[in-house]
Amino acid sequence: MFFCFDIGFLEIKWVDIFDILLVGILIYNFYKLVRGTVALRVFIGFLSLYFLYLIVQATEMELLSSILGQFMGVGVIAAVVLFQDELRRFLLLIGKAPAFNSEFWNSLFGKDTANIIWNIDAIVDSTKEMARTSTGALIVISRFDDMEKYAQTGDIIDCKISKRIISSIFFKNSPLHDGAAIFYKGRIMAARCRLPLSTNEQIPASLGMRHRAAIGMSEGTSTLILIVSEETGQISIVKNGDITKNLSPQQTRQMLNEYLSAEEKEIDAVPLPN
Ligand SMILES: Nc1ncnc2c1ncn2[C@@H]1O[C@H](COP(=O)(O)OP(=O)(O)OP(=O)(O)O)[C@@H](O)[C@H]1O
Repeated sequence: MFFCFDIGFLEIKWVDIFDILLVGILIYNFYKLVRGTVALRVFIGFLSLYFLYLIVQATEMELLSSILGQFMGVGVIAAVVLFQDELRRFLLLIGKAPAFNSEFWNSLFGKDTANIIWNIDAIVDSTKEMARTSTGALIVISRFDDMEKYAQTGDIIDCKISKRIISSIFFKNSPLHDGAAIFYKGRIMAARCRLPLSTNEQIPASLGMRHRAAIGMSEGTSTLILIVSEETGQISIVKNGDITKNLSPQQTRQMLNEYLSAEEKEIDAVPLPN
């Protein structure tokens, strides 16, 4: 029933095509995580050995097959130990997909989202001002991820997003300026929050703790993190572990617009009081 076509002696079924496609996606995503790291060489080594094992088995070379078979037996445990960081990031990547998130389904069906207004103007204007004055800032913007756990590490605020409040939070002498502010459901949820630091060894040494915390947060969640560097006044945005540096206010606005839904963009187009 599931028969598709055959190439010579090979019968290809639909399920085989699907199988190959899924394995391809898995290998590609894992490759993306380990690319540029030492783990990539280990990964290629593992793959080569596995393909050799398959060839040896198919050609019925008994001795080599049993030696490689022993290695493959412990290979899975060895891989878990060797790739523990990468596997953790890979599982987080799967787990943070919007499809597994109730907030995503709520927004898809319009539940609880009718009153959500993202004041993008205020975010962009205050970011521009903080960049001009080299005021350090770290803002987590979450559409789908529940932020309760992170908000609890700081001080709960729960107020409308406004330029004045953002500037007050990150003002150098403010008791709230340290750590990250969390924006959730169109509101400022908390400030002075502690974010998880990334363990990625590829992060350049020139990026300090603020940037490392932003990257760490984006690895475990589907949030967008906005950074203003105290040292250089540069604006950066971090998403899915990738950092885009040296953004202009226009580019910042565009990336915020892309992240927030079309539906919310329309709402944002209505002028809002700061
Ligand atoms: N785990 C964390 N969670 C949230 N904020 C953090 C965390 N670690 C550091 N920070 C923030 O980063 C600030 C220190 O930034 P640091 O100078 O080390 O980083 P940086 O990436 O070089 O940034 P900048 O370019 O602004 O100097 C701290 O004062 C604190 O506000």
